[in-house]
Amino acid sequence: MSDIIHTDKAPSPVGAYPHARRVGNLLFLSGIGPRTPGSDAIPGNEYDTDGRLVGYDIAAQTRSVFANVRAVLEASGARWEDLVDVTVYLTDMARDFKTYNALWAEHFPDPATAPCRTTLGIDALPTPIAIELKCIAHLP
Ligand SMILES: N/C(=C\C=C\C(=O)O)C(=O)O
Repeated sequence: MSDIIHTDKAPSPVGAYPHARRVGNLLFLSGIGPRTPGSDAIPGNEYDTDGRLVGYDIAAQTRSVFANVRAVLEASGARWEDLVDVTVYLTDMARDFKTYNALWAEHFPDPATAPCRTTLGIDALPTPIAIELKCIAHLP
């Protein structure tokens, strides 16, 4: 048995999958990016008049994706503190790791209680975003 979670407080999934799925005390979140709920806007991104990406702000995107993860956790009855494992995908490790890593430390100030983390550099993500998070939480 599992519970399926969808919420309008987080950006809509881009395919046929839920925001999260609870199995017992474990909560599995689908990969989620920094799109703004209710719109296609991606914080920090700038496009030219032809719709081409001309710039972005990784700090804004990182803050946004953390907010989206928090929204899915809350919709699932979980808290930020319940995160136990996070996989982070970056499309430009060399450019973005330092900024994202500093913001991670702000959101998880104590390594003793922070979730496990794995950061991977990849070529592309399904939407024009620079960061995506895949999370697992353990509910008390
Ligand atoms: N999780 C997936 C995409 C998420 C994109 C986004 O939130 O911007 C997927 O395609 O599996």
